[in-house]
Amino acid sequence: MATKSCCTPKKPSSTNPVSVSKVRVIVRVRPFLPHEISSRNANPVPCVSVLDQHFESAQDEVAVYLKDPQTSRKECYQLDSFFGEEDNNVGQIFSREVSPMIPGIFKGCNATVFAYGATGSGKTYTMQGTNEHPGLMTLAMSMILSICQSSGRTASISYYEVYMDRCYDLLDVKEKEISVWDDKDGQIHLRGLSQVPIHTMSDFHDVFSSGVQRRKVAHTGLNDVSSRSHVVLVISVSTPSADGTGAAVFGKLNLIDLAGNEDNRRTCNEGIRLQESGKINQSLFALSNVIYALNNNKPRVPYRESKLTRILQDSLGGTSRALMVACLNPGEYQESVHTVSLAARSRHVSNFVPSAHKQETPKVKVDMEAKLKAWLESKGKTKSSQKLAAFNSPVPRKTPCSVTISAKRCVTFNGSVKEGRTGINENTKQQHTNERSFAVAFGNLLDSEDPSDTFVEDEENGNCGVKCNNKQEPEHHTKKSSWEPDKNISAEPLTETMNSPIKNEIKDAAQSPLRKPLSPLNISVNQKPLEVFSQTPVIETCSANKGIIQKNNTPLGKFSTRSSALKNCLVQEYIDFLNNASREELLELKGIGEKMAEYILDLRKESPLKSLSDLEKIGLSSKQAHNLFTKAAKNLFEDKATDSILS
Ligand SMILES: Nc1ncnc2c1ncn2[C@@H]1O[C@H](COP(=O)(O)OP(=O)(O)OP(=O)(O)O)[C@@H](O)[C@H]1O
Repeated sequence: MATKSCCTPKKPSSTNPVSVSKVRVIVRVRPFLPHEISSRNANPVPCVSVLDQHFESAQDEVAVYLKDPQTSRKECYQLDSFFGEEDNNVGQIFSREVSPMIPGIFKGCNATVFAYGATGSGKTYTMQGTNEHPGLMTLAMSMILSICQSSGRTASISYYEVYMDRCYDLLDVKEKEISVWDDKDGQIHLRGLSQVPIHTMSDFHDVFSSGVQRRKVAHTGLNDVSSRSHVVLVISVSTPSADGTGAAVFGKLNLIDLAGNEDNRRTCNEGIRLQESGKINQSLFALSNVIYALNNNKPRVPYRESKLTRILQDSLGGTSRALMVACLNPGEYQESVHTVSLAARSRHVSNFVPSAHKQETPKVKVDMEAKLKAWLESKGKTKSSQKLAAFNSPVPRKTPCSVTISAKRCVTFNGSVKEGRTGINENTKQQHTNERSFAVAFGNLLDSEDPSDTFVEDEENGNCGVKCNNKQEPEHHTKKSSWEPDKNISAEPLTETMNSPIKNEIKDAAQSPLRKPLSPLNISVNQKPLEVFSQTPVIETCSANKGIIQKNNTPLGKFSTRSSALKNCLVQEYIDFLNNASREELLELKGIGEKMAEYILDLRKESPLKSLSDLEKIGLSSKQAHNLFTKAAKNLFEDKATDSILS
């Protein structure tokens, strides 16, 4: 079994510096299962339907309509396509949605298909399938192999899972988890991941089924064999280069069966299951934040918020094609609304790179890192150069069980679940949102023990820019397709004039207060919600805080907002100072010694510092960089206090 560092090879340079791609978002509804039919007196009513779908229409857009048979609540969302309860809907999804992505892989583009949905909604059935009904993984492998066989190209697979934010090889059990790192070109590497050549479908079945056996599954109250990890099949292809030098250009297709998002109130999870569920929900939340950021051209794409999104960094956004299959259980209204609303929000992903800043940042990062490493090495083995080298070494192994979530967090969460059950309303939700923003703003202010991720994550946006600029626009979509840029990026409810009764119902649904467009929740080291994918917001804080921060315009609300702005100003001033100060001036700052001053002077020669995270290029950890700033800021306040006492 071949074991090597698995990475996305360098993409051909783009002729068009502005590369745009989108995630197509489709809905797949599984049929009612026999026991569900019998429990509904043989007359189950699906909670989801579609209005006016025309596969032949160029517009290729559908209105997905959700109605709760019990309460008559309704919702409506626009998505790219809808596959109803027919038996062979996976085959249809493959031929209409996945097979058009495959030719691009032979041209060096990446593509990703992921199944998202609640536990038991049919994700594994869709991706992995059964012997009788092959899933998208098998169908894709088959098509890729037939192209390889007719063109002399080669294919190989890797298969791994991300469990509790750790990556494990499913084809070759190893002592160590797979470490993830990105090189100076912004390419993602999974060090030590097996890559097995596949020549025939029989090879594939042998290798794949052994991997499937290793997948971690466990019993929960909702689905007998519920997958507790995200599982990724990577099919890579190589092809001789056009210039005949023998170098190969690679493309890869990631097929991802995401773990099901869970509502722990329903699963009654506890112990390790609760921890697993927290990690699952957290990483799905991170994925939704990444998609949201891409969707809305946000300057910061938080790829580093979870292992999953970090791994997908080179396959989500840029010119990588992506398809999200939102899987629905037709008997679960609330779950379906939750899944479809996230899917609708994710619908149009466009990784547009309009500003000079975005295009410059990655280059600066790459050049600075390379130069710094060379410079450090030229001065002998310094502590800093060892730190840089350590970045490339595998992470020491920890078993999944060694990952813990603080008991305090679980207790708070459980307590709040109980309160949430008693009936949560919109005001309460608003209050929760306010409480969250308050906590983040206040917690970030000069918190030297718990540095905000903001400083680190600004840099990630640069990484995104590297990918965008390096990637090639796929060639095989010539007509105006849904992959092309669309200025009307929106997951808004339907608002057109509708006449029929069902259309009126849809209009009502669109106006329903429940149908508020989702907005991304802020996530930081201070606040990592375990239950972001649960159906009801559940963060309930102590009653003392409730009254104070109910509205943003309270004195405390204003203070927390302004203090956050003040911190940003101070950080900017500090960076400006580091960029402009003389050696002597640098030495006057607390925490900056001779060596540090020398590093900073050398670092900024190449390019000015843009954020505190740039200080990591000289070997500081994000915490050290933050502490450096905190010392300077505290010093400032101490000086002011002394001044006022003296005057
Ligand atoms: N088209 C279909 N025809 C028949 N059964 C189906 C179909 N789709 C899904 N199922 C069945 O529905 C059940 C749940 O599906 P599956 O295990 O794929 O859900 P899941 O979303 O992967 O759940 P989890 O996240 O817990 O792993 C399984 O018994 C599966 O066989």
